[in-house]
Amino acid sequence: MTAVIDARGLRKAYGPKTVLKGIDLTLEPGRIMGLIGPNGAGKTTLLKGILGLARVEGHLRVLGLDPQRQRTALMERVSFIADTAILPGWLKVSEALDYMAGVHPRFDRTKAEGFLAKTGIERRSLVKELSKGMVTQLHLALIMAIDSQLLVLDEPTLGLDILYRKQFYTSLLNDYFDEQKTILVTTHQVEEIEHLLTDVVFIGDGELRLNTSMESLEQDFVELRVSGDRLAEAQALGPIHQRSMLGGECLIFEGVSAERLAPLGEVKTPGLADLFVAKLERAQPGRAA
Ligand SMILES: Nc1ncnc2c1ncn2[C@@H]1O[C@H](COP(=O)(O)OP(=O)(O)OP(=O)(O)O)[C@@H](O)[C@H]1O
Repeated sequence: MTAVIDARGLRKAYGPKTVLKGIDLTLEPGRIMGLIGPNGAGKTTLLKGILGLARVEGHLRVLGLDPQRQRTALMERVSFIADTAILPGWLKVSEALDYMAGVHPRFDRTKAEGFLAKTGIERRSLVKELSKGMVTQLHLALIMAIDSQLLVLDEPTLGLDILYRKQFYTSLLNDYFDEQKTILVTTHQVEEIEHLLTDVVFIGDGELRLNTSMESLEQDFVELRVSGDRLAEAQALGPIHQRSMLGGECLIFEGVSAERLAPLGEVKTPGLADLFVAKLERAQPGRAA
């Protein structure tokens, strides 16, 4: 099976500054990958490379195509929402639907109408009469109604209220996603997407710090809540991160089994936000995150 994204040794420099430092990434069909990193880590640059919007060095194939040389063919099979959604202010919502139906062979107008029905957006409104969040909602409705093999979302819910953010991700999973589709999403609201991801990648300073499936993550990482009397014993097993919490310490381990840790306290799989801090900060025992 051809990988949707096959990237090896991707590099990108802006002048003297290297912002992608040799990225290896494979994304198989039917997966939902979260790309998570701090500000300026290189997420958007990587997505731009994948979409053929920025020239990157290294081996890169997306749906078997070279994004720079075969961009037109690629764009027929990929949809994309940037973190800065732009729609012209003079356009009516109904005209935006007409336009998409006219230009995009894979656009399903009924589906888009269905997404819009869940918002307060009226067909006769002009884009300039919509709030910022409503413009994003419109943009998402238009893009989610395209039957693409790869959907790339860069901070898709920026500026949206919490109710709609939840609704958007539910809709993405229930009304959009199926095994023929693949999604690559970046966001800083890690907690909002972790339940829908099949794969997760952490990027920091242009390098991948974690690249794993959610199943492997559950095997490889364990969070232990431990009280003071067992702390030294737990620390001896080499946690990658430690933070204080009410009534004890919270330690994250990599490559130490839950069975081995369970006698020392309460064990569970760490949440992505805590794991992110653990992998991107240097382990500093005793310091609260
Ligand atoms: N056109 C450009 N010219 C010069 N430097 C750039 C350009 N675009 C991005 N950079 C630099 O590349 C680095 C990575 O930026 P990028 O936008 O990929 O980060 P990001 O992970 O998407 O960040 P954020 O979460 O803040 O959106 C940053 O240091 C940024 O200043």
